[in-house]
Amino acid sequence: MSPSVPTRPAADPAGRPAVSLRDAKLGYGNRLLWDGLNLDIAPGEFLAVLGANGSGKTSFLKVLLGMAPLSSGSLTFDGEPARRGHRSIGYVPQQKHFPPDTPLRARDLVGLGVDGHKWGIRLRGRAYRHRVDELLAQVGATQYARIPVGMLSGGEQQRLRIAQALAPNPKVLLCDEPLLSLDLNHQKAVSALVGQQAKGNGTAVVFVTHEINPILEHVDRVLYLAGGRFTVGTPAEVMTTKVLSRLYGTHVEVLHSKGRIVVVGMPEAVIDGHPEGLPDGWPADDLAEGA
Ligand SMILES: Nc1ncnc2c1ncn2[C@@H]1O[C@H](COP(=O)(O)OP(=O)(O)OP(=O)(O)O)[C@@H](O)[C@H]1O
Repeated sequence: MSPSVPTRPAADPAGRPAVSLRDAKLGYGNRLLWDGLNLDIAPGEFLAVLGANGSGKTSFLKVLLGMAPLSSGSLTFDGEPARRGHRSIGYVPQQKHFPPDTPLRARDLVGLGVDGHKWGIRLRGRAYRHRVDELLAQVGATQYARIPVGMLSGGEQQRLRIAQALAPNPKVLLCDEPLLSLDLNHQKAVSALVGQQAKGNGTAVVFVTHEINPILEHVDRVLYLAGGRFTVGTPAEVMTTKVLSRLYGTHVEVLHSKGRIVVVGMPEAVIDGHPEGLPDGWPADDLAEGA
């Protein structure tokens, strides 16, 4: 629950963690995002990563993806040192639209998750087609399976990315705000699907989100980032006025109403995220002034 106390997995405490961070620190220049993070994520555990804009949620995923090195400390997957391009890691990136002329149909995109790691000519038999159909059905995309992806709405494209990430049945699934641009029904469906992937298939899920409510029933633990600090625990432990006020260093109110959680009164300095001053190496003058 605090930076100095090692946190333990909520599920399968006897087994080897899917992801393990030890004394991990991440900072950019004079900007500290987190330090002293000891975190084991168990197979089948669903971890939500919450925090204001700029608190370091995406950076946390980038570290897990091997795209950003830790400033110090260590990271292992299934006991092995982290490396980029791990096939056992699935990733749903923050949403970007496909260009309208992208030469892929919806089912081709999902199919890349099934056999995209293979080189050369692919022999796509019945098993391949069956798996693609199954994934399309799971995210409610069967109806638009043959439409080019660039002609689909943001939410429709997002559902395909989720199907693609689930295709190899990853040991670890990293999701960067996957519910953005989904309507309420699809938020629920996709959350349930990811929850089922965790509980049914033993996938460790790391789910970055601004909004805990759509996933609340599936979440085992929360990693809450704020102003260079963090706290970890179950939603009931973390999402309280006392804990978040201590984390933010000022009074914030956590309201619970009809099964929903609302955090009110986060300080602007944390929402904005940036400390006074420029990062190392940047000139103090406005670059545009001399132009
Ligand atoms: N490569 C980098 N070099 C320097 N600073 C960076 C780099 N990447 C991220 N940052 C800084 O780290 C902070 C955290 O960024 P990050 O994208 O992780 O935040 P976030 O919590 O995901 O925010 P949001 O909710 O807005 O998506 C940002 O303020 C950003 O300026």
